[in-house]
Amino acid sequence: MERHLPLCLVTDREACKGRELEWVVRQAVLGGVTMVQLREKSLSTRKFIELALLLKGMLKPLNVPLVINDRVDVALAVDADGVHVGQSDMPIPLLHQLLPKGKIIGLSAETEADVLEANAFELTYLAVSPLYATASKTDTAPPWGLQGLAWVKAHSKHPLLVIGGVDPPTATQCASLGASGVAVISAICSAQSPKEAAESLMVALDKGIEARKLN
Ligand SMILES: Cc1ncc(COP(=O)(O)OP(=O)(O)O)c(N)n1
Ligand SMILES: Cc1ncsc1CCOP(=O)(O)O
Ligand SMILES: [Mg+2]
Repeated sequence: MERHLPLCLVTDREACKGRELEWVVRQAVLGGVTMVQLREKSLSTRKFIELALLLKGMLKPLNVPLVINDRVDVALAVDADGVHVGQSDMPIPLLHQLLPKGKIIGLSAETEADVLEANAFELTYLAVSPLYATASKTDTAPPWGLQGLAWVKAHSKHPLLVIGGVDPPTATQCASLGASGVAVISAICSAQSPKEAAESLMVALDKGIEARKLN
């Protein structure tokens, strides 16, 4: 279950500060990103598919899985490695019907009820969303905070991926509370060096894992 964690880059072309998304993704992977989620909210279906194929062509040889946000049809069209859905997207039981076996399935949990309901599903990971309020996505539920994350850890059977305002110190705290990994937009897409930013996040996660072992 943990094979595609712990550091997920969620793409956002606007956050890339004028640099090509393809360059940012490549740098991030060189820095240690272990999974990429293509998140596009305004591209046409055709352009979305073209971009997904471009990223797949880059990521496949590097053994880094590509997950598509929201769009099961796009994921199927490009034979992506999986899909991430939220509480208003395709229901998980339908996703299982539509996707071939073995694909990554990620689900966002925004409330305690979402977390408990998700225990009935087979998921690759449950996203704790958002940990903190973030300018990268403003239509979120109230943030979980670290106490909320601890609650989710105690009540969920799934590996947890934490998203929303995550930077290296926060990544350490998340890992030390038992999260399996973190997902970020701005900490990598908007960094001067996406490669160094990814490296710092990986070091921070390792620190958190060590801290957890000592507890
Ligand atoms: C890893 C990860 N976690 C949470 C989300 C948010 O998903 P969702 O609630 O469906 O919101 P949108 O991203 O679709 O706006 C995510 N994409 N990735
Ligand atoms: C897609 C998404 N889902 C919940 S918060 C978020 C945005 C995370 O962006 P950042 O890492 O810049 O806070
Ligand atoms: Mg969604």
